[in-house]
Amino acid sequence: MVKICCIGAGYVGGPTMAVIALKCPKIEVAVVDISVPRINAWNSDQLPIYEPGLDDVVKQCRGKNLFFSTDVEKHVSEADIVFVSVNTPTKTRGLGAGKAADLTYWESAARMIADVSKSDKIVVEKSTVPVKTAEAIEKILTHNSKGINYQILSNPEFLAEGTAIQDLFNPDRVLIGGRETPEGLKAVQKLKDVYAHWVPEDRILTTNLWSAELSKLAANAFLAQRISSVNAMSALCEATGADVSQVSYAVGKDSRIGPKFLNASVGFGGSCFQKDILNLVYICECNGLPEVAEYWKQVIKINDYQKNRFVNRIVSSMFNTVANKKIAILGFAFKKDTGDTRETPAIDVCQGLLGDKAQLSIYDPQVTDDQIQRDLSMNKFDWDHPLHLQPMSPTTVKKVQTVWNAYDATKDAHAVCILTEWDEFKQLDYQKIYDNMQKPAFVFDGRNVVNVNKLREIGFIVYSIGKPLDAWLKDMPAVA
Ligand SMILES: NC(=O)C1=CN([C@@H]2O[C@H](COP(=O)(O)OP(=O)(O)OC[C@H]3O[C@@H](n4cnc5c(N)ncnc54)[C@H](O)[C@@H]3O)[C@@H](O)[C@H]2O)C=CC1
Ligand SMILES: O=C(O)[C@H]1O[C@H](OP(=O)(O)OP(=O)(O)OC[C@H]2O[C@@H](n3ccc(=O)[nH]c3=O)[C@H](O)[C@@H]2O)[C@H](O)[C@@H](O)[C@@H]1O
Repeated sequence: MVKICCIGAGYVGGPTMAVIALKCPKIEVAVVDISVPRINAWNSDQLPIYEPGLDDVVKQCRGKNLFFSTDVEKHVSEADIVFVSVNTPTKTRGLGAGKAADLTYWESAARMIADVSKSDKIVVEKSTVPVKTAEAIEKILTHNSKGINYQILSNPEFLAEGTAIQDLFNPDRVLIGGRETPEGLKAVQKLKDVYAHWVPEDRILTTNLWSAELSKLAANAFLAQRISSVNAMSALCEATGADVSQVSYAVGKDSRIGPKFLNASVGFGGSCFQKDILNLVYICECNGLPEVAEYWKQVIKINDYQKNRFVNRIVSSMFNTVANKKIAILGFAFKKDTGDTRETPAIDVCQGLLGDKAQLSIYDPQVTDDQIQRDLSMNKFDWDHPLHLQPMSPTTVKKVQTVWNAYDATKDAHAVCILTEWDEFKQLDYQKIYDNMQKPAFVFDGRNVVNVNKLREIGFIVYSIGKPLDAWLKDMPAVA
């Protein structure tokens, strides 16, 4: 029986391994982590991450051929294939701080593999890593090898949160990069055989190691670039009276461009787009390509511009001050159908409003008060470390209250800000919300979820990203 072990039981390691276990009943899969609470949660009825369909998959295999454990060394030493899916945060100190990937966790996983292995192993990079990482990992493993053979493969993950199970069941492609040697090709085939249990062969792409590593960074950069492109257009739409939804529909109808990933928003969030682009920028700079680095940096700059622009719209519309005004924040997760808040634009928007002394009442159907408090008091990039290594802030943010429904959040508020596109925000009784708010009552829709005309009929002053401006907002500066 082939044995797989995955180091890192996070958003990637957990769901990917659960799906491998489900689709390959003859393979034994162990997911290991240094975080005890995380493993305990994977072994309980309350999984550590919210992902539609995940509970069902885990329930079908857990205890049969899927195991979650903190006994990292035992499972690694017994495995034929070891996936590494640990954090690869942005460095906050030293060389490359603010850009380069911090490979501390990856390196310690590689050293541990070298320490405990007693048989040959295929080591698979599942984490997103800088191009050429496999070379460094190979060096660590071979210099400590005790005669054991290692083959390093790059098998980046393309799942998106909220649709992870769907994406894993039916991926656009699976990418496997390996050394172009007989041993390398054999290892690639072995991993291909795992995926071939359910992925059609023409969707399993094989490349050299560096192409696979770079393709992951490139894919995220292209995706984020589309969002920054449409967000840049949204600013121009507001200035000209064009409607960004109409523009992106018309643009996306060109089959060379395609309709997906063209929704204007308050900005993209999530654990990877910013981190991976910064990493790409750093790699370009290190390879003497400053113009290429500058090009990709612009994707992040527009994203920051979009978040600032949104805050400035709110403050300038509300007589240039939000001090002590209650503002309802609907949605805190970085997108719908997930409880994940990593790099959510809501953090920047809330911090911007708190900077102007607003009083925030936040509602998100999947995010806890504790998480919101941590997010609003944590330093940039500190979130991307194993839970027990994250710096804890003892203080809570005083001007922030978390509530459990949209009506409580909006009661007596001066403004409503929609920051996540949860479906339930489309169905709210906006008349009831209006009746219970201070007047003039404002809605700032950062996700284009509300029916602008209907809300204006009720009496709201409405700002919706990239849509023709309310008369109220026309002469107000969007960016200070
Ligand atoms: N979140 C996502 O949707 C995607 C993430 N990725 C990449 O996958 C990697 C992992 O991301 P996530 O799963 O989101 O992170 P995560 O933070 O949810 O999970 C990482 C896990 O690794 C564990 N860990 C760290 N060092 C360890 C060690 N030495 N031994 C054992 N466990 C260790 C941590 O405790 C944590 O539970 C990152 O490189 C990320 O860029 C790639 C595609 C999608
Ligand atoms: O490497 C990763 O971590 C993953 O990053 C993204 O997945 P994810 O961040 O989970 O979610 P997305 O659906 O890509 O959304 C990212 C952000 O962009 C925003 N977005 C997305 C699409 C769009 O049209 N407009 C827009 O603002 C979302 O609201 C969200 O804040 C990629 O889509 C995955 O392919 C990749 O594997």
